[in-house]
Amino acid sequence: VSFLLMCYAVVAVYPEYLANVGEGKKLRVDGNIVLGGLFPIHEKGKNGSICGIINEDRGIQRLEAMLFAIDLINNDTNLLPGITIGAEIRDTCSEDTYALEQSLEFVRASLTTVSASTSPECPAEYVNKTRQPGVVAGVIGGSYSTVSIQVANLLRLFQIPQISYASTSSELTDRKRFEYFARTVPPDTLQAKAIADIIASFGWTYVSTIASEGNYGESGIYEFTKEAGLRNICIARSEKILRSADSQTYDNIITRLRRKQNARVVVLFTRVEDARDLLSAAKRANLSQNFIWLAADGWGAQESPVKGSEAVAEGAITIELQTKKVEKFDEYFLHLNPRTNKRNPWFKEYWEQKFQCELPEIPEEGSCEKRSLDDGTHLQEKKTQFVVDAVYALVMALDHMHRVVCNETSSLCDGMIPINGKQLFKEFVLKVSFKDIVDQQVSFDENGNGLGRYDILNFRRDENHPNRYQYVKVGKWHGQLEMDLQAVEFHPSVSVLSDTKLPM
Ligand SMILES: N[C@@]1(C(=O)O)CC2(CC2)[C@H]2[C@H](C(=O)O)[C@H]21
Repeated sequence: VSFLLMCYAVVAVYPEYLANVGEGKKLRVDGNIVLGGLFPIHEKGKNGSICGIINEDRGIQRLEAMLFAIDLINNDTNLLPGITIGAEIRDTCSEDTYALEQSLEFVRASLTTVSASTSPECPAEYVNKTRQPGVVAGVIGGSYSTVSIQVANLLRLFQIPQISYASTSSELTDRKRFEYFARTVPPDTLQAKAIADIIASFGWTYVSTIASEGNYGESGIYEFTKEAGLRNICIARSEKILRSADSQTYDNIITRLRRKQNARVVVLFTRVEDARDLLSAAKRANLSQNFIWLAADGWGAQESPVKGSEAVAEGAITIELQTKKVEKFDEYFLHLNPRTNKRNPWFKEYWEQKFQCELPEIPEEGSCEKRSLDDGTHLQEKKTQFVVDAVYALVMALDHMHRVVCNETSSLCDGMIPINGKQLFKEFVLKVSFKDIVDQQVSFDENGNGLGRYDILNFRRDENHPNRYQYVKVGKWHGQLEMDLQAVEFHPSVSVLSDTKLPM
């Protein structure tokens, strides 16, 4: 029924609806095979607007990582020789509903337009399963699990493979619901185990939890709560931050957490915006004793959640998916500038926001143009490797399919025009196995999940620059926890002596 309702909604309103959907900018690089890309170029909007400020790291860096990977592939004569890879990249604005609208553009060519007067049933021919020219071969993205879930529901109707580089919700492991979805990152069932193991290793038995509303936050805390029960860790208070939260919401959460005096540890499975606003509320509360924040990758190793709230974030333990820095990407990215990087339609806005300056419409040697990304402040976004891996995984699958279906011809043969998405995903994508650009193993388990490796980070003062803070790696989790408990530095207000436990 839900399929028919959705189908009717698409068919009944489709011609008019799509007349203006996809009005947002898009990045288009032509090629014989085009890959779709979805990135949170902007944060969620506020005060009624859909899109907010530019997402400098998880948006722009990741988009450029996809373009960087495609450049490398198009210069690699061993991958799809004679065939160029193109891209159509769209902004999700960190919002699932907007992302779904944008993703309709990836399948527009496959939707036959019929008048709305036809019967409300939705015969198969409205959703043309055979791939039409102009339809993307697959989609790289999204970041947020809520986005990936919505988009996966659409793409499966057209048998279009999707590979996410950041969506970790355990919900996406469900093969029946997400049969064309894979990810180069592990599911949060493993991240929840890692967090529970950290708590147990300190002997903590009484903690509170906070989830952002949505699949990532709620599934993450659900998985953690199960793991906590197995380790006799009790949940003192469990909070959920609704999408409609305002500053009073966060203040109220801090107030309720403080009532649980003995639950000083707070586990977060939150969006980065919620982590940021929660820390701001903790700062407003002017707490005499800090909480010990224990945050999943939504906070991770990012600067944005802690900026301006470093003192209340000090001592936090955060989880990031284990990656290696892609040195070649930094060489590419740090040379980008608005004069030459014309293929990225959001780059001017990014540049102006990052450097707080204005680029003139007519290029001139002004101060704004003279700025450089290579100014010593650049930190590579932590999931850059996973973006590059996702692009390579899809292209390696296409290359293998081409060798099998087209018998090594140096162009696309009829057997791949159009590309059979079901065959591509089930016979090739799920079977890729290769060493990536930083010599790490890339493969998918039977549920389309990436390998589960995590870094454990501690947010603390920089011992060489007391007024600065930094994330320091204090451990890792790869099936089991490896961490030096003594290496963790908590906030000065947290009196944890080596042989005692926090009051539970
Ligand atoms: N792992 C995430 C998810 O949604 O699945 C958690 C997050 C919401 C904060 C986003 C992170 C990211 O973009 O690196 C994803």
